[in-house]
Amino acid sequence: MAGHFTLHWGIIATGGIAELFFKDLIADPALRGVSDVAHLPVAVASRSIEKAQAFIDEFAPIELKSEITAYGTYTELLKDESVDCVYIATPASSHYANTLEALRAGKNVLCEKPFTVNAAQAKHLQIVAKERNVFLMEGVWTRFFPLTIAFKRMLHEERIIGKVHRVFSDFSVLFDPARDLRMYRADTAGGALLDLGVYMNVWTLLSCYHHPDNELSPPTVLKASMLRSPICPEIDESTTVITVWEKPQIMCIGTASMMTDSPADCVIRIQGTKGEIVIPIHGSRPEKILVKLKGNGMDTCTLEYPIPGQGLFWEADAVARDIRDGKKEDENYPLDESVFAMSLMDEVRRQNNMNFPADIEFVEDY
Ligand SMILES: NC(=O)C1=CN([C@@H]2O[C@H](COP(=O)(O)OP(=O)(O)OC[C@H]3O[C@@H](n4cnc5c(N)ncnc54)[C@H](OP(=O)(O)O)[C@@H]3O)[C@@H](O)[C@H]2O)C=CC1
Ligand SMILES: O=C1OC[C@@H](O)[C@H](O)[C@H]1O
Repeated sequence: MAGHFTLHWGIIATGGIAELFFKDLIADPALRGVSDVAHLPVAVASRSIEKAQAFIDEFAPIELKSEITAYGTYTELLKDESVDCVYIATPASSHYANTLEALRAGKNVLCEKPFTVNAAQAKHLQIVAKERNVFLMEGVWTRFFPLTIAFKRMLHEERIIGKVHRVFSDFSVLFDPARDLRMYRADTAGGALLDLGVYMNVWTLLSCYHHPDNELSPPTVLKASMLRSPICPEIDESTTVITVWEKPQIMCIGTASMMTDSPADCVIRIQGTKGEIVIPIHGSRPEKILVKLKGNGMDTCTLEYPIPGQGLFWEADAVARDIRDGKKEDENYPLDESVFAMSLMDEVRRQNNMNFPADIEFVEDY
């Protein structure tokens, strides 16, 4: 491929999302119409070398197997000079410590969502990335889907549904307490808000925070309620957040739950004076958007964008372009917004008196 830039990745942790990300990294970029950037996994680290090697053996294509180094600690991978960018796929409780160590080792970092456990940790990471002059981004993959980018343009530039009045944003996935352990534990920073609320917030922030009349202001009102898990009362099984955005005059209801799946026909609904935009399924992985305009009945236009893989490659492509161009953060999802998103979740937890163990909430003095 002429003229493309290849980003060399080191993968930290070998769980569910690491597998999906790895598979998307090795997918042919041409299948998604990309020719300017490409990806090469060069190292995988786990807390056990056998696990790291088994991951490579299972998922790397034959021609790459011997080219990817397995490490039995995360720290060792950070010393590997062939790694340009580290992808951190540990549970949320470890994101702050893992990212801090990677930044201090001079690595560019893409860290899975939620960025950290609280806004103070996120702010600290932002400062350290700046000091070390390296790239840093929270991996909210949804932001990089072609349909998400089209959504933002239709809503705010084309104003396709006129003046926005109300936003309903649901992201719920049924989890099994016996199987989905990280979700039902406080020491992995489990619970609906931090894990699923990130996606609820994507659509709230794109619709309200990014509304041109809002000028990136915080909501005027935020009121939140949580339902705790009877089997692990330290974490929330369902959380609902009402926000009012006075400048653009929008009322928003966001909800996230691990007690049920989102309804099959509508997870996001944005209502305006001329009609509404509906995302019918997969609020984290949008592949279909309905635009229903008032007029001769509710005319519906459906936008569909088939995803040739999981869809994590679009955020990886953005990271590769940023690093190629010497950028230290991404314009589509800058660090200030990650810190802001974490501050909203802090406020939701504050109103509901929800704290994680002190060693997880810990922030170094800065
Ligand atoms: N973007 C997306 O669509 C998704 C994002 N996520 C996010 O990715 C992160 C990881 O989620 P997921 O892959 O589902 O989680 P898993 O439990 O499947 O994997 C987490 C991995 O982290 C490592 N790890 C390090 N410390 C711990 C610990 N104390 N307990 C358990 N595992 C630990 C383990 O790898 P090892 O043993 O190799 O060290 C483990 O396999 C979360 O932040 C989650 O929110 C999750 C799912 C989808
Ligand atoms: O990011 C995520 O999206 C899908 C969910 O099933 C998963 O738990 C979550 O971490």
